[in-house]
Amino acid sequence: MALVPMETALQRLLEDVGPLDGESVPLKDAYDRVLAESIVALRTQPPFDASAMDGYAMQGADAQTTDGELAVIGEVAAGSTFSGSVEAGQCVRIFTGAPLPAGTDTVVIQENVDRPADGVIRLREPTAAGRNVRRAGLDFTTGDLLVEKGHLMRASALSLAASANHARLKVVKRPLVAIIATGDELCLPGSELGPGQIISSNSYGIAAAARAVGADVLDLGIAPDREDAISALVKQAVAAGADVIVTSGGASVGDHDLVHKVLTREGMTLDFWRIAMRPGKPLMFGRMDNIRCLGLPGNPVASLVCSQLFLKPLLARLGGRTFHQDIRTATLGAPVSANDHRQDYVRAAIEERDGQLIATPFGVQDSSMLRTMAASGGLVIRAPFQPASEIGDPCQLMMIG
Ligand SMILES: Nc1nc2c(c(=O)[nH]1)N[C@H]1C(S)=C(S)[C@@H](COP(=O)(O)OP(=O)(O)OC[C@H]3O[C@@H](n4cnc5c(N)ncnc54)[C@H](O)[C@@H]3O)O[C@H]1N2
Ligand code: MOO
Repeated sequence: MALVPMETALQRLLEDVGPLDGESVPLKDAYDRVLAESIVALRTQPPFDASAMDGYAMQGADAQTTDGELAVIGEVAAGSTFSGSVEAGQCVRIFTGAPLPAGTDTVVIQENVDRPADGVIRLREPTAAGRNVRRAGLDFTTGDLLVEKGHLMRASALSLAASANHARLKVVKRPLVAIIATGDELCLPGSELGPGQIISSNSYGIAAAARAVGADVLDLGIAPDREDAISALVKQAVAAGADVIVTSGGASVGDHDLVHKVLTREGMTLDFWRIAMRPGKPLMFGRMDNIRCLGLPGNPVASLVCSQLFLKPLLARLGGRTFHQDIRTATLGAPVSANDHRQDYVRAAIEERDGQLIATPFGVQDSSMLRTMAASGGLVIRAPFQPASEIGDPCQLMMIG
């Protein structure tokens, strides 16, 4: 069967994927969430003309001259109001954030004032009328559109939402991804291994990739290579309300590669399987009603590369986030041979020399080797049938986190 080109696979994976429904969350839980509804101001800020400085509030005409003295007729701090009205020749002691008393429009900062006697001030230099005052609505007014739907909530937008008097926000539901590792040989880290056994590592990297784009993770552990065992975990994933089921292993053509069979029996319709890529050829994708099923290859590096290329964009899209691979032009630090029909993702050591990124592919690229994967800052992308390249040639480098 012909392998599916990378571009076709990515297009089919994402073609009908939109953000999940919204849910209302307390403001304190809205960090790193995507807005399902725009934030509109529920109040005006500041709600009154307010002093921007500690000093004296007075009429503009009195602030512009150093002639004469002004009578201090009261005091107002943030959180209180001054009940009277200020006439010419009078002023009110005022503190930052306090509402301007009626009759005043200017604040003279205290550094520019002498107090020759109790209850009296004299200005050291003139202050322009209207200075040191924040007008009502300077920041926003009730009904203003403050943050648009689709925005990823960070610190400043959270403070703004609070200031606009929102106690809760409607955000896109985080996609829930259920992860199932398959294989008789697999044991959890920390286990005493028996003959033929290895440690199951894939789920940790897959979960991290999912979390990096805002998904919630349900790690369902390891299913041995038995249809009923895999089936039981798939049923658990469905019952938990998973939006995406990710399996690792059992996606290839071996007698123990049962994932496709089980998922199909559980209701999955296969969309595509076997991609023209290396590593990651046995990748499988299908749908079970609204649940997307991604069958990742078991080889550890293949599962990570496919998480970067397929799982992250899928989850990001479901969560309403924008996601683009970080692809840069680099210079090859070692020659690479001509490519065959599969798009290659080649682990490489990355360094920066004189502002230039140098990518030096590791000599051995076996897709079981996690150590070189962990040491790679990025993957050199080699297009199908790309001819051999020499040291110093430009290359496409996909950065990986
Ligand atoms: N005759 C063929 N054999 C294979 C082909 C092929 O086209 N024809 N494809 C090869 C490629 S490419 C890959 S990738 C692997 C992937 O196959 P599976 O998805 O069926 O994976 P498994 O056979 O279950 O495992 C492969 C390898 O990875 C180890 N593994 C599996 N799960 C984990 C895990 N959670 N943590 C760590 N390591 C894991 C497993 O022990 C195997 O060593 O198939 C090739 N074969
Ligand atoms: O996809 Mo397989 O990882 O090419 O080894």
